[in-house]
Amino acid sequence: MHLLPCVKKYDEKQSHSKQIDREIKQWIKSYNDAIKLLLLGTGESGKTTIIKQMKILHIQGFTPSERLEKIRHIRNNIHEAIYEIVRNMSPLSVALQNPKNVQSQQFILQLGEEYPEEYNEAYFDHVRALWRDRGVRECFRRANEYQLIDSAEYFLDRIDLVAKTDYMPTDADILRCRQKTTGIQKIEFKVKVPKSMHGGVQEFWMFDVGGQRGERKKWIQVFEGIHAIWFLVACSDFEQTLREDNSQNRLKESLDLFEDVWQSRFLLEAGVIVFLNKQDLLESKISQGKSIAPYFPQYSTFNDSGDEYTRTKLFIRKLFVDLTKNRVKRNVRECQAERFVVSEAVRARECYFHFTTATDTDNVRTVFRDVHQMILTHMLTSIGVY
Ligand SMILES: Nc1nc2c(ncn2[C@@H]2O[C@H](COP(=O)(O)OP(=O)(O)OP(=O)(O)O)[C@@H](O)[C@H]2O)c(=O)[nH]1
Ligand SMILES: [Mg+2]
Repeated sequence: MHLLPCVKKYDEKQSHSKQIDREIKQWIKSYNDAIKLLLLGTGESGKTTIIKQMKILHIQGFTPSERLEKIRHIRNNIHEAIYEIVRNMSPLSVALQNPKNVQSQQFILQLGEEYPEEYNEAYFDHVRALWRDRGVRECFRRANEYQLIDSAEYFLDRIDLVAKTDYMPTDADILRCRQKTTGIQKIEFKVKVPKSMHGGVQEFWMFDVGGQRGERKKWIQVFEGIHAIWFLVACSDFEQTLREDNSQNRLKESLDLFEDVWQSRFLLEAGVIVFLNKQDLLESKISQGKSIAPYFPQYSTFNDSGDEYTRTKLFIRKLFVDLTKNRVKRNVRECQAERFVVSEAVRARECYFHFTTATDTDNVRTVFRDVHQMILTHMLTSIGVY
């Protein structure tokens, strides 16, 4: 009489332990699966720069042939920069300081926005002369009134190096080189898991997309199975307009886009980490006396201590934090069940923020370590190890 219940209990125990074994296998499997990260953000926010940093930090950097390939792009960046500055002198009523440079100005204007077939010494002499001209510098200082790549100053200051026939781009040069992304790119890499976090190796897949408006319709193709979104914000863009729509402020576009991403029902399962990027450029603009107040009047009532740069970066962070607290905008066509899922999931979500300079490898290394640790803790907590 006593035996039967015991046997039953034993069976129950056995099947329960088999079930646990199965669950553990499943946990280990999902733990070993690649973590899929998706980089999102507006155009020029720094997504591809983060991909390049992952290559430097986790995939043995750039090969000599990849470096050689970048020479042409870097020289094209120089041409795009000097052409845009010189072309905008007349609309902004800025004159050359040295009339002798008119010849160089005409030379660049005649070439137009098409990249020259050959970058020879005569070409670089014209660019050098122009970049020394105080009128050209004045027009460069007003670059927020037209479209200029962020690395203009970096490459124009290094023109002597870039002009050399044996020029070989450094990592820093490659990180500064600007090439717009079209379509979707993916990189894969493995990272050692610290012993304190149970050791082993974690595989990552990182997806990069184009951030300009015309590119965003492609994003949905990679939403499936994404563990975390890294949303890049170009904080220094507060006084610039979009390349694709010069009536829209770049930081406002980033806020609108972030709200769409945060509220997207396709991304509710993904963790969201916001990279408040281009801190170096933000600090430099603020130190030149520029202010975010004319573009975001709420700044004047933002009460936080610290210097002007610190207040500005904290204010920008608050703009994004506030969006994570908004109620979900519901689509009236969504069915009741979906609405329930949306609001339940949103309540449980957290958004993490980091101040970054994507061109600074040490900064990205530290941020990546923090983010990796956070993801691992999250995964280990979810499987009940912590
Ligand atoms: N100084 C500085 N430059 C940066 C930083 N992040 C990115 N850049 C530069 O900004 C430019 C644009 O960066 P990308 O990484 O190409 O931007 P993206 O988000 O991939 O742009 P799309 O491909 O158009 O979506 C590049 O020239 C980068 O070198 C930063 O933190 N500081
Ligand atoms: Mg890109």
